[in-house]
Amino acid sequence: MTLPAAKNIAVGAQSAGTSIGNHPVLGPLALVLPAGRWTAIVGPNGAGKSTLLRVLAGLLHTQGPVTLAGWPLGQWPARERARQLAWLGQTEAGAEDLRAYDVALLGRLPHRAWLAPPSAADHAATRAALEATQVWPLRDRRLGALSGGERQRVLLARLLAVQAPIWLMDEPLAHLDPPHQADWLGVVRAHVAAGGTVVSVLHELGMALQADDLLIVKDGAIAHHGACASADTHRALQAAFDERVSVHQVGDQWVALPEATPRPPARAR
Ligand SMILES: Nc1ncnc2c1ncn2[C@@H]1O[C@H](COP(=O)(O)OP(=O)(O)OP(=O)(O)O)[C@@H](O)[C@H]1O
Repeated sequence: MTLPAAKNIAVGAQSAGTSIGNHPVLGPLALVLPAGRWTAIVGPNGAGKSTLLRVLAGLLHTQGPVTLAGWPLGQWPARERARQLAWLGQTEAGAEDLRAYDVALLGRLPHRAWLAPPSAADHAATRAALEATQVWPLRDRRLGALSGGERQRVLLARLLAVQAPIWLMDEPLAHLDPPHQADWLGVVRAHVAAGGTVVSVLHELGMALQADDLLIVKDGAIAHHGACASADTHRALQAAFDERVSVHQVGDQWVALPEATPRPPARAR
């Protein structure tokens, strides 16, 4: 069964709060993230960004409904939900002994019949994903024997191999050097241009400002949700970091620079 997707909504959450154990981490939420756009989640350390992403992925219980394409997550058959939503976590362990190829092939599980061997389509998608992240030559190496950046690109390949319309990624640029960051940007832009949705937690503010929208999280709450090009968003970003960053235009892009000392709040433009 495939649920008909709501055209404009990728994921959403309506929640009274989210706790980890007895520790309240997120306050009330009323969030809808549009389909066909790239939303970057940013904010200070410990603000609740990863927690929010885990809530949206259905990996963490929250006090209220979480939706995927307009439907409550629980109404999605598990396999179909796994085909819709691909996940890249922050620190994933447990597959150290697997070959890079087999790690990427895990992305095909939602497409495979129970106990069935991978099909030619599964192998083709896995190869394409490993090539897209330039780790095809490393396919026979164990994940645990790869460098941080190589490992991250194998995990990214696993996400690509799912061929899901919605990607949720927590710090996908961790360990990536600038050329590989630029490659990631290209992959994300191509996905969104093809109608896909990307939601990524990013610490690299310059990269985050290249997204369509910025979701700013501070102290367990959404401080701002707006277009990356908007002056309101830039002011909210500076405020979220206590004026310790400043946003500047360079050509047709926005960049955020760290400030050695706090700046006075920017005047309304
Ligand atoms: N397993 C846990 N048990 C208790 N508290 C937790 C747990 N995981 C996270 N927290 C707390 O929840 C809060 C939000 O954590 P989260 O990882 O969502 O923040 P973040 O914005 O992603 O941070 P960072 O930028 O440092 O990665 C933090 O105060 C953190 O200490």
